[in-house]
Amino acid sequence: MKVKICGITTQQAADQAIESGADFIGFVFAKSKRRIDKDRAKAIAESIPSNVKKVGVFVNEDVEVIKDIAETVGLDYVQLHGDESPEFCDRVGFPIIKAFQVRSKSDLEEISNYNCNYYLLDSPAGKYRGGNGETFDWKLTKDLNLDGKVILAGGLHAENVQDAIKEVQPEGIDVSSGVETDGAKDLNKIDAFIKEAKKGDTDGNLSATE
Ligand SMILES: O=C(O)c1ccccc1NCC(=O)[C@H](O)[C@H](O)COP(=O)(O)O
Repeated sequence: MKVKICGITTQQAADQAIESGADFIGFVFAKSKRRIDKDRAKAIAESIPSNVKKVGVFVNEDVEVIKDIAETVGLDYVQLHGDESPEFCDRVGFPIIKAFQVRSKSDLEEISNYNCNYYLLDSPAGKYRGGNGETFDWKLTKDLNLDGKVILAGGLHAENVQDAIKEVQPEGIDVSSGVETDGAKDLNKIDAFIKEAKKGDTDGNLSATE
């Protein structure tokens, strides 16, 4: 099971995620309490080994801004969390993780219009367009056939992640709030979450694919 730890803003949290076996580390460049600037992200990114993929999260951002940040930080993936069209995704020029907010089956209909590397299924927006710590109805993903490209997100934590994996059978899982205490990344929770998510893996040490 691939694991993405999102909303990293400190070197300590990045180091813990790497040590515990994260496959993706996410930096939020959108409006968020976890927003990081590109220079700080670049400094952290320089310490991330190449088998751990660096993801930048954006919401309805200008394509030139995305490209500039992606090049400066050395991002491996651009995660689009807003209302970006399939054509917009094609113009970014970096591997894409497109996020979809799942309220009902009909929210999943547009997915087939997108050609991206991963499809991140998340909860409907709260205060921000992501990172709100809420789950959605995992049963809605039944019959979704996305060729092993689903990343499940939204309200996951060490206590519910195995149930989520059993229900959705995603390629990867993503967490932010569930590895925080009082709004800051909690190193023990990062470690516990990754261990729990990878429990039972036979390929838990394989790195993320392009
Ligand atoms: O994390 C944020 O603050 C955020 C803000 C705006 C857009 C996207 C954001 N996060 C994207 C992620 O990949 C989160 O990890 C994902 O939404 C799950 O978050 P959580 O429910 O807190 O685990």
